[in-house]
Amino acid sequence: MANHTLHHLAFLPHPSGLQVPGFSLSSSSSDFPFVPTESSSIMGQLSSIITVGEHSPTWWAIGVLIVSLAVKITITLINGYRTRRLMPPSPPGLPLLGNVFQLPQFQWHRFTEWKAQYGDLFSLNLAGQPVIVVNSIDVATDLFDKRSTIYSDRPPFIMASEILTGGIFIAFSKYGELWRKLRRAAHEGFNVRACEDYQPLQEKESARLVNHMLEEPDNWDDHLKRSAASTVLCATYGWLPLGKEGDPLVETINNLMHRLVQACLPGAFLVEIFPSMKHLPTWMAKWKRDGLEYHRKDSIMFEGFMNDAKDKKEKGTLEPCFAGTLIEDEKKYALTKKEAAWLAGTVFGAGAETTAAALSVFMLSMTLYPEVMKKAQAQIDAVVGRDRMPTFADREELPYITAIVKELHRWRPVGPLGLPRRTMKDDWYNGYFIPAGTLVIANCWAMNRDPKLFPDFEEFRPERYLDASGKLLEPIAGTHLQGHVTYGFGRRICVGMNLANQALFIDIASMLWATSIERALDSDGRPVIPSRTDCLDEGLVVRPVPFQCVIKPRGANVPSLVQSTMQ
Ligand code: HEM
Repeated sequence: MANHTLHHLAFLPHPSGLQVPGFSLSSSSSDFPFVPTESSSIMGQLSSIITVGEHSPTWWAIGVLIVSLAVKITITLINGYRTRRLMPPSPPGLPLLGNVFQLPQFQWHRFTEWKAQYGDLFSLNLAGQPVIVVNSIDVATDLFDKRSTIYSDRPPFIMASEILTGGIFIAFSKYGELWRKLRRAAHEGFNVRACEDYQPLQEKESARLVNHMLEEPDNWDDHLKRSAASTVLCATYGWLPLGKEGDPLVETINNLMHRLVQACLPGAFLVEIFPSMKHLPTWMAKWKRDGLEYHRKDSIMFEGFMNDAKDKKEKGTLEPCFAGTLIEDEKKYALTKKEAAWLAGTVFGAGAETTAAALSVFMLSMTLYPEVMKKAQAQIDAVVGRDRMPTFADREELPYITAIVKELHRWRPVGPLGLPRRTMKDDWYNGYFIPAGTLVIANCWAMNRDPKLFPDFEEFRPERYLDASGKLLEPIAGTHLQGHVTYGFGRRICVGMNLANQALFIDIASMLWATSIERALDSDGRPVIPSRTDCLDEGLVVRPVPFQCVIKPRGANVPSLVQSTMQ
């Protein structure tokens, strides 16, 4: 299986085809034939557009396309130069190419350095493409929340958003009528109240996760991935929990996500530079033919899942789940069968890897901060006791666990730059001009480390969310009750955050009730301390590099209690 997954914020297409913020070109390739192959190179695509059957490419046509490309780039550059002078301050860059070569692999670090120099809002020029980077919660609130009609769109990804997903992938959808319908349905399926229905499933799933951890402690990361996928699948389709070996369908859906990431990589498809190419007939454009074929197959898969849910509903055997809500309220949401099927399928894709990565941040924090683990275990033992596993009914009494969930999102956000937005019209902010079509990056990493809000921000310290008596503090303004900004902002804030918060709460409470997570020892018996900072950018998520730790049961009766909770 490809190990390249969809990064929530790795989608900044750029007409130049150069690397831009949020893109990682270091990820390994997958079975998706488009990106690394010859036919996906600009020249490869040029020749495939005009190659019909066995005939060779017509070179004069290539010439015309190259000239058009040059004209387009020149116009973009001239316009960009005029507007850039009015835009927020910008680090100096190269003539024409701007800041393109100043962006290292983990751009959030560079952006945070630039924040110190240029302030809460700065701009970049990526070879003519205007970009602004938002670095404070106040500016994010002003733009994403208060001016949501301008700042709620996503950048256009023709291949990923229009062809591969037929325009129905909610996370990429244009800010318009279809997105509103999808969002409303998703909100009703995953709001705080709706998520309560999924709690019994999540409790059982957490016991299953702990059981796997106890049986095969060295494979803890695989267990986290399986468990997160299982939680989201149960909530989406009411499926039975996945077994230890997982399910090939999870891989199929993850592969779709990989295709989307790869389709967003700069230079992957010429159609992103020449949008009118999307109207080419399929017999002239192999890339389009292939993309539509993927879309057809994925649609069959997702519609099959929905039909299965419908059958179960008719027989009265469907567990409470998002697919059930979509079927029940079909008329209310006014979604076509295909739209409903894609909504359910892609919600799974957006939720599984993100939740798993957040759980691995938890494992890292416990390995680095044993005193936090001991404090959490003391609270769990006092509230839950040692004769049963924690449940959601204990949540109010376990504020330290809720604080750990908030702190792990703040400390190591799995999407340090969120998902990019795009301005829908010209705007002025604090005297600066922000033209329509500007890419907007939310530097969540810097916001979660604002020293005014989070002194000692480098430390993992759940106490920052608690008062002196250990109760949860009022949430920080502008964080949508979260205390951090890792779920994003405004109208496009993560629609699955309640489900993710529930999964993280119950999984963490259960793991800490059942196990101790300790440092591994090297051959000389010295503790191996994992890196605090090394991370992997996997496309969809940024996660800690793999590390070793030791997982031990907290008492002889733990395995049997866990197994009885699983039933
Ligand atoms: C650790 C867990 C998660 C994190 C950190 C996370 C983070 C995010 C972020 C940053 C965004 C973009 C928000 C913005 O543009 O302001 C987003 C969007 C989204 N998330 Fe999540 N997410 C998580 C889990 C989930 C889960 C469990 C689901 C599904 C059940 C989900 C479904 C979605 C969807 C559908 C969108 C697109 C929303 C839209 O564009 O309207 N996410 N998420």
